[in-house]
Amino acid sequence: MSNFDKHDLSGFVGKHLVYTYDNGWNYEIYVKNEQTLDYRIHSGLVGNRWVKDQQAYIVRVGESIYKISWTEPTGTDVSLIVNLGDKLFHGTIFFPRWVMNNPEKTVCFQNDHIPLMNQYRDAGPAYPTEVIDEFATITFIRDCGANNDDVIACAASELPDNFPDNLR
Ligand SMILES: C=Cc1ccc(O)c(OC)c1
Repeated sequence: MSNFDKHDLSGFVGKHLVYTYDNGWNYEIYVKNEQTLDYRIHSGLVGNRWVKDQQAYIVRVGESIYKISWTEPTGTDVSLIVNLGDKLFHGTIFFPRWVMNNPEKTVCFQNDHIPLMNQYRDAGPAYPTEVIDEFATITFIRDCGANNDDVIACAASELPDNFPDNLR
């Protein structure tokens, strides 16, 4: 059927990417291992939010095309297509209504506030969900190896001076 091994994620694990959605939102992701990602949000509805060790389903759907899907403690659902060969990216985000109403509640280092995020999720309102369906352009990509905790280690507002200005 296909000419690649769909179980081989070695061309994806360790990748660190910065990308900008067509709506202007700037995001950064690190594929930590075959089921884990770290990310930080530079700008957009929830700019300065950052997350480590989010568990996700990561699959290979083409020679250099990967799909990442997960559900967050906030109840936000995300599914991303990362097409490394064409430097093309597409994200679908399903925001619960309470996040659209009060996005600032989610702007934090989420790992320090998991029970609170679950409380917000359970309080809702969840519906109607807001679907954000956007292409993005990958502006930076490098390899950092697996399980590197130094890649995403602070909020976008606290980046070190040596972080490239064009990626902020
Ligand atoms: C809601 C989280 C979220 C949404 C879109 C993204 O591209 C993302 O990448 C790490 C995370």
